[in-house]
Amino acid sequence: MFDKIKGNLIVSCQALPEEPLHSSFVMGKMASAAKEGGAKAIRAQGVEDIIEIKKVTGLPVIGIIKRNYDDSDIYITATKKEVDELLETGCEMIALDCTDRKRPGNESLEELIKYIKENNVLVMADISTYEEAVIAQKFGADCISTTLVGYTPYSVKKEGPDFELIDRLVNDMKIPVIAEGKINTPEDLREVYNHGVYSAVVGSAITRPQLITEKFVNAIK
Ligand SMILES: CC(=O)N[C@H](C=O)[C@@H](O)[C@H](O)[C@H](O)COP(=O)(O)O
Repeated sequence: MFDKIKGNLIVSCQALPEEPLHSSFVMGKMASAAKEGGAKAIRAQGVEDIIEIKKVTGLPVIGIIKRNYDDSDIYITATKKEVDELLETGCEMIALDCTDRKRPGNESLEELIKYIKENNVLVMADISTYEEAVIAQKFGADCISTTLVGYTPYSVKKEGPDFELIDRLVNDMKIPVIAEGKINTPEDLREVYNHGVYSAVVGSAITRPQLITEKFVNAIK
């Protein structure tokens, strides 16, 4: 999988129940379109979407399950329950929130990463700070993704990618650094690659037409 994604584009195809495109059929079509455009892997949410996307595209999938818990702010593959569901899908890699926040039921991040690896699936660590990346690497994650930068109360909020953080991660991490989050244009994508990332994930700018439309509408307000 790492050979396939190196220097290439990963497209995130996600639509939660409250989003207009929520449907495994539609996400399968979206992923097929991404494949036709040259994407080499897909990031997808939920068992049904992952299975459909794998079936129709044959591309490697980074699987996540978003689920909210009352006792934690973590929602991306928060507990062993979500990991077990993802292991059934045959996805090549599981991404999980590796931020420094209390997990639901006080589960241990280290144990979760260990458990995924024991099941021979790769681990993508979704982080929001440099320190979280260091810990995820120590716990055995296979790669770092900047997914949650700007989404934890204590991380830097920016309109686009955080290039300073990317530079530090690329410089110091022994495992691949993947840029994800707020890559809004092809220029942003080129720029994260200029900063040395191993691969990059683009979501909303390609697969959330309601947000793309809004940008156009805002331009004429
Ligand atoms: C913060 C969070 O929940 N991010 C999610 C993670 O899977 C997705 O909603 C994003 O679309 C994905 O990370 C790609 O980012 P962007 O859509 O900005 O290209």
